[in-house]
Amino acid sequence: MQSPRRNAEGRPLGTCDPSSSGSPAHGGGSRFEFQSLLSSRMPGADPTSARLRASESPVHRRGSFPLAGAGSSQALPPQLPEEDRIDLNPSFLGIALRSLLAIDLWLSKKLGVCAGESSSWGSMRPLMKLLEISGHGIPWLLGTLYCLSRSDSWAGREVLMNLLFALLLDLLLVSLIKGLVRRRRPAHNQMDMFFTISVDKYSFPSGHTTRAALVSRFILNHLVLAIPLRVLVVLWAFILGLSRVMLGRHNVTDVAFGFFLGYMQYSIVDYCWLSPRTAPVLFVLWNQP
Ligand SMILES: CC(C)=CCC/C(C)=C/CC/C(C)=C/CC/C(C)=C/COP(=O)(O)O
Repeated sequence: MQSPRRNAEGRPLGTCDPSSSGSPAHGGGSRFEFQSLLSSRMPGADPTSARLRASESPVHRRGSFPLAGAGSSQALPPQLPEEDRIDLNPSFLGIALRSLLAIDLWLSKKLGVCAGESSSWGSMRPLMKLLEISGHGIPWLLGTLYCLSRSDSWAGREVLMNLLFALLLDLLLVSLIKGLVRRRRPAHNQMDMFFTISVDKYSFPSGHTTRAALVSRFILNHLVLAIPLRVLVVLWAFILGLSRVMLGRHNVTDVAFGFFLGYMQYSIVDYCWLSPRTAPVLFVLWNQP
């Protein structure tokens, strides 16, 4: 039997590589001794694998403790130092996120009652699709451009110019996020939407919902409307968002984030408000014969 190797003070070095032991570049002396101790306690620990573990970065080393023990039924979980226990917290966050996602998928499937003609509320599908068109980008863009061409007051033109800017900003941000997140639409969705662009195969966030939140906030802030009409505007936005889940187009979280994003987009538009004073070129160009 080989006797364990010892350091200059005569302390056993365990199974670790002396070239890396105790060096601050490898995580510091005390941390390394802990690693050596753990390696020698593990069933089946051999000098080669211990050396490999020892050469890992501190970050990898921390993560490898629970994994290393998981494969063996005899391995007792070692008492981790406080700092390593804190490092395990992200897995709780992971579990919480996965649970939220599972609830999201389950709830979205439950609420997708108009996802097909044969669904429980399938007869409501045409009405939901009408709502879908009311929040589509094309009618809003064309409608705004038309009103802008017909507007004969500076004040009206200013508001419409900003609405156009808001709609384009919304299209840009939603396309960007959809392209980055790439979340698939729910499995029960029928892809029969009117005029879509390539990123619309993705579902996060709901573009109809961002537009509904943005446009309704815009209208409430810039049009003088009687109270019942104001309520109607808010209801339209809310029902449009709900209809996205009922049609099976989206999960609940796509719509929830859509409302948030649309609301925030209005704040951006308000902050960057275009006026003859802040963007004179735009207004002069528009008024060219
Ligand atoms: C009409 C004008 C002036 C310009 C056209 C610019 C252009 C290409 C706009 C695209 C509009 C468009 C296709 C928007 C997509 C609407 C849509 C289907 C969004 C998906 O919504 P979601 O709620 O399912 O995410």
